[in-house]
Amino acid sequence: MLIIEDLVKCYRGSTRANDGISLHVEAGEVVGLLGHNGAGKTTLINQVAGLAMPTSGTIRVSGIDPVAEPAKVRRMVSIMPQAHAPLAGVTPRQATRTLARIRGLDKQAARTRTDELIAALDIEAWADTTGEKLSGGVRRLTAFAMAAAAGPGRVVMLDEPTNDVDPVRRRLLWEQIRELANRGCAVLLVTHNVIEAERSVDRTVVMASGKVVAEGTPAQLRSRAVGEFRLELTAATDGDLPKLPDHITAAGPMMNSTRRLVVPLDSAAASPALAWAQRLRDEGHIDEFALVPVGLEDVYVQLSGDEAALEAEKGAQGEPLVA
Ligand SMILES: Nc1ncnc2c1ncn2[C@@H]1O[C@H](COP(=O)(O)OP(=O)(O)OP(=O)(O)O)[C@@H](O)[C@H]1O
Repeated sequence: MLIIEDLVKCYRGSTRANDGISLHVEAGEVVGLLGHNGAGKTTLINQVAGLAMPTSGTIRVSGIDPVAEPAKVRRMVSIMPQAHAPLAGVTPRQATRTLARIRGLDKQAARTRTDELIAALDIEAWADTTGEKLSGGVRRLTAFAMAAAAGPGRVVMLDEPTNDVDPVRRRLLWEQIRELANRGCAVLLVTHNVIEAERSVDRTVVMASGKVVAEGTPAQLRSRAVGEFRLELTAATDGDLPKLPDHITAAGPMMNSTRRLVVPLDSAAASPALAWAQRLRDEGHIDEFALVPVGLEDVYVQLSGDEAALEAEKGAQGEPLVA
């Protein structure tokens, strides 16, 4: 439903915000777009929505080119922007119904879909309160309802939808994101919440410095992690960070700060590492520890390390500025 090929976006006087991106999102699929600040995620979705002009490459929304036919594509695409929706003087119910009507639902269908979303997101208590009196989280949920208020079979792009939202409503929001896919939409969502994304997306695309550096299901990406477990230690407030003893071998590079040590481990090393950490805690050398299976977040951090290397390489080579 959404096909992007070799997309490049160069802002005037800036580096390449998108540098040869290719990706696709099918109807019924939720794809999570992960990446550090400035990786180029918002730039990508703005081009799909026809809000920014690609420098080169192609975008097709159900076969339609947003550059050649921006008005047509805008009718097929919903976007929940990163910035708060302007809701001054407008209530969540009014804003959601209006968007549903603009996107072609008749009066009754718009009313029904709006009520359905307001109930599903548990924001009925504020449904008739004007925007300036709403909390950040309710405004964010309203922006989601506005993006979701349409018929089936659309491309829906959500830029950091769960920001500001409390943990209980975040779950409701993820359920509704999944529901959009069940209704035949292709959902592309930008998030920094890797742990939530791991549970909720079908596929993940990791961006760094304007490029796609990894893509796959959460399970496929997890399989790229170094080690099978991660041991995390927090040194006692007045103590030094302990050194890994010789009989425990780290599966890859360790990360340490003044008080925190993170060690990737293969399964054979997990049990001795656990015994060591328990002893350190019993003797008061550390405040706490955790031994956890590796997840998407570990892979993401690992890829971010690669990103730093990429940046350093770019700096050394002198990235050309393209207007
Ligand atoms: N309108 C603009 N003019 C010039 N440069 C821009 C513009 N918008 C974004 N950029 C630059 O393009 C790069 C990518 O920005 P973008 O907002 O797409 O990143 P992002 O991955 O969405 O970041 P974040 O996670 O912080 O929202 C950054 O270096 C940013 O400074």
